[in-house]
Amino acid sequence: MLYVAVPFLAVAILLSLFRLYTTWTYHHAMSQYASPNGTGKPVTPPQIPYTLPFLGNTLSFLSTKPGAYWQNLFAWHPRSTGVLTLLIGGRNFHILFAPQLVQAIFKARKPSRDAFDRDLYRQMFDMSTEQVELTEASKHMEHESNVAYLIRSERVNELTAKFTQVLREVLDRDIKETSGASDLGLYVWLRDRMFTASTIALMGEELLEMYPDYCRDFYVFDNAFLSFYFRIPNFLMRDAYEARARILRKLEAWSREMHRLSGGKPVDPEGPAWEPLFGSRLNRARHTDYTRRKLDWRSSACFDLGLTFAFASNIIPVTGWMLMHVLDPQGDTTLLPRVLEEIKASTKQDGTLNVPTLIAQPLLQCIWTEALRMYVDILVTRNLPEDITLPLDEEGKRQVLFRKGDNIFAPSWLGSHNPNSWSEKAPYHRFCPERFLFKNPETGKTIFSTLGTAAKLFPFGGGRTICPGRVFAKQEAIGALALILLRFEFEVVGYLDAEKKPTDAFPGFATAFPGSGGLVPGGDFQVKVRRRV
Ligand code: HEM
Repeated sequence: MLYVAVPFLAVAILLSLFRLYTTWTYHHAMSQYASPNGTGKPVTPPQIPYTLPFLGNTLSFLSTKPGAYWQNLFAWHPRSTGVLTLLIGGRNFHILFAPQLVQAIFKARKPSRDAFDRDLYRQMFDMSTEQVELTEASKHMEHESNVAYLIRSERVNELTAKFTQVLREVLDRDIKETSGASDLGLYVWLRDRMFTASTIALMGEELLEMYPDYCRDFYVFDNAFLSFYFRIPNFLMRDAYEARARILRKLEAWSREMHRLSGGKPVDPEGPAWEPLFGSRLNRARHTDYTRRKLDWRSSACFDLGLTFAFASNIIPVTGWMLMHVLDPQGDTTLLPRVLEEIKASTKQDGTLNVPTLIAQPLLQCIWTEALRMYVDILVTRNLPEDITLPLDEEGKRQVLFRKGDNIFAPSWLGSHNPNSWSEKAPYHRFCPERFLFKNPETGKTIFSTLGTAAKLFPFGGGRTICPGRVFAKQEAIGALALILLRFEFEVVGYLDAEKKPTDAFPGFATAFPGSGGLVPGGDFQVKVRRRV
């Protein structure tokens, strides 16, 4: 009996000693923060204690309840440190949350996302080392295409015009079968239609003809996106591995066929704004570059999946939340009429939307921004090519030193859900559709403003690699909301839980690892739909 117990006892004692050691180093690091003005020397971030070597804080960090890890951590660790370190998957990650630090890391020129991107190519897309190296050597081409075809305002407007045209057609096509339906799940209905319209606008109309189940497979992959990053093995998420394999196979077949039909290379991106085979200028530029970058068919498919991820993963859930809050029967019932008023004021005589007017409407902008605040959970990732010292407070009295090779995460959640950062009138855990609305004292007009929120509201990251799709994202989300509300009247029958069973509670979040991006609703609205007259 004793022989059996001894090894267990030895392991338990070793682990307890290890825990004592990491706890001691934590308190030692915390002593640097005791003096209000600092010691004059740069501080090191406190490493959160852990028991298991290598695994460190991994298991608790990978909680699938959004925000739960941070809530538990800050129940005992003071937020005032502004920075801390976690051991995740055998690597140390410094977590930045002091506003000064977050702003400083965005401004710093040298830190980059390259190391994270490398992991992304290897783990999430399973690309070969040779292809990853080719990708990295030619990354500037991607940046140039983004600048030319995603960031310039006339190009964004073209993309939005195509997206809204296709969405209008999609909605008009199924208006007959949707009208009168009383058992529609609002979010899933919206998701499938937005996916179709954005895939056609960005990637042409042949893809969904060749691969009608792309939406379904994509969301299985999307759901497990970070599990690939954290190397969760195949046997624990077979569906996601199978969906990824299927997506890459089908995208490869589609790409080969589009090249064949286009006579070997895509129509010049400087040509028409859109054409049926490859779609947008952006996609044609990307496909032209895949050849110049010597990427093979499979890697091209990985990049097409990456583009789908960019245009479908975050915006669609955020638009879903916007729509649910606007229609919420237990929310502010004046919201829908006020939203409709702004949409009607942005509609041209021929019934189409005046997008620049629409996206400048204060309440609509506010609802979009509040949905980003409440429902986007991203980890801005940076790796350090050299030692760097950054300020922890406004006066720079206290500084923090990071070492070459260190990994940094700036979680958007910690700013957007910080109980101390948002007013008592509009607490952080409530969706407040007027959070960013103010009265202009001179004109008396209501204006939308996010002034002063830069370091606590950064759903699109920041600095050199800030999301190049952010303007399109805003136009796409607000445009979709407007088109849907102009065409349909919804009567909310009730809320549904994750199992699609009726419930009294407004939908919460679906399970997701920290940093999963746009959080998907863990339930839905059951609605009756009628054509708006
Ligand atoms: C709600 C919608 C969206 C959110 C929350 C979002 C968020 C982000 C974030 C956090 C990053 C990394 C930023 C950083 O490292 O500082 C990023 C990068 C990127 N996003 Fe978005 N994004 C959205 C929509 C889009 C759309 C619609 C597109 C394009 C159609 C897009 C294209 C990209 C690209 C290409 C990058 C990589 C940029 C680079 O490597 O330099 N995103 N996005």
